[in-house]
Amino acid sequence: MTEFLGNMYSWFTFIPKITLSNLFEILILTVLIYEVLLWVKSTRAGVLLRGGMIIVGFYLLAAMLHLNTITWIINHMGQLVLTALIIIFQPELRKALEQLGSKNIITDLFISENSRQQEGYTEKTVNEITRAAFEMGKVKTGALIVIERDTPLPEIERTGIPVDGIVTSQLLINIFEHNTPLHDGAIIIRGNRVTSATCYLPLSDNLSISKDLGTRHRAALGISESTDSLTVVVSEETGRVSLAAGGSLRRINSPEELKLAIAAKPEEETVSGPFKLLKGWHKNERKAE
Ligand SMILES: Nc1ncnc2c1ncn2[C@@H]1O[C@H](COP(=O)(O)OP(=O)(O)OP(=O)(O)O)[C@@H](O)[C@H]1O
Repeated sequence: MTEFLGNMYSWFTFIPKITLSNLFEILILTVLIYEVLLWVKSTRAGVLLRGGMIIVGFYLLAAMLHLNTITWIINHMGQLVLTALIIIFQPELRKALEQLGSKNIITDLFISENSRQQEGYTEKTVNEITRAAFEMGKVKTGALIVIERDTPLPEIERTGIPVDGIVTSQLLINIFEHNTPLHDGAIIIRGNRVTSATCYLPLSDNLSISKDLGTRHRAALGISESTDSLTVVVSEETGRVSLAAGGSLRRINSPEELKLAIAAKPEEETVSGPFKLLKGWHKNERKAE
C-alpha cells in the first residue's frame, strides 16, 4: 500500500504543471494549425501535401531498408524542394499574408467562419436552381452554377463580381441572360445565396472528355475535380442540363433527377472554428465504433 501510494505520488509530481501561459500557447497553436489545415483544404496545397506524404513514406521505407543512396538523394533534395514550394505557392502565400494583414483573426475564426460554414441550402434553393436550369435549357441559355459544399471556394469567388442575393430562379435566369454584364463565367452558391458571378473556374485537363464538350463543361468538370462542389451546367448549344460532381459529368434528364442529385445537403455544422476539428475527430471515433 505504501509502495502504491509512493508510486502515485511520484506519478503526480512527474506531471508538469500547466500554467496560464501554457494554455495560451496551446490556444495559439490550435488556431494556427486550424488555419493551416483550412488553407491546405481550400488550395492546391492539399494535393501537394498528399504527394509530400508519399515521398516521406518512401523515405522512411528507404531508411528502414538501408537504401543509402536513395536516402542521401532525398536528404539533399530538401532545400531544393523548399525553394520549389515557395515558388509554386507564391500566389497562395501572398494571398495568405495579405489576408493575415487585413482580417481580424479572432472574429473571423469564431464568427465569420461559423456563419459561412453553417449555412446549408434548403429544399427551396434546390427547387429554384432546378427550375432555373430547365427554364434556361428550354431557351438554350448557357449557365454554370457552382454549389459550394464542404470545400470553401473563396479563391474562385475572388475571380468574379460579388452578388450576395437570395437564390431564386428569376435571379439565376437574369444573371445568365445573354448580353448582360454578369452572364459570362460561373456563379457560386453558398447556402441559399448567390455570392458571386462571372467567376473563372479551373479547366479540367481530363483527356477522356468528349470532344463535343467545350470549355463550359470542361470548367464544370475542373472545379469538381479539385473540390466537393456540385456544378450544374446548361449547354447553350443543346439546352442539355448536366451535373459535374467528384470529377465526373453526367447528363440530367429531368427536374426530379436534378433535385435528387443536389438535394443531398452537406452535413450541417453545429460548431465552428477550431472546435470543428474536434467535432470531426469525434465523428471519426463514432464511425470507428
Ligand atoms: N474557365 C471557365 N470558367 C468559367 N466559365 C467558363 C470557363 N470557360 C468557359 N466558360 C463559360 O463558357 C462559355 C463558353 O462555352 P463553350 O461554348 O466554349 O462551352 P461548351 O461546353 O461547348 O458549352 P455550350 O454547350 O454551352 O456551348 C463562356 O462564354 C463562359 O461563359
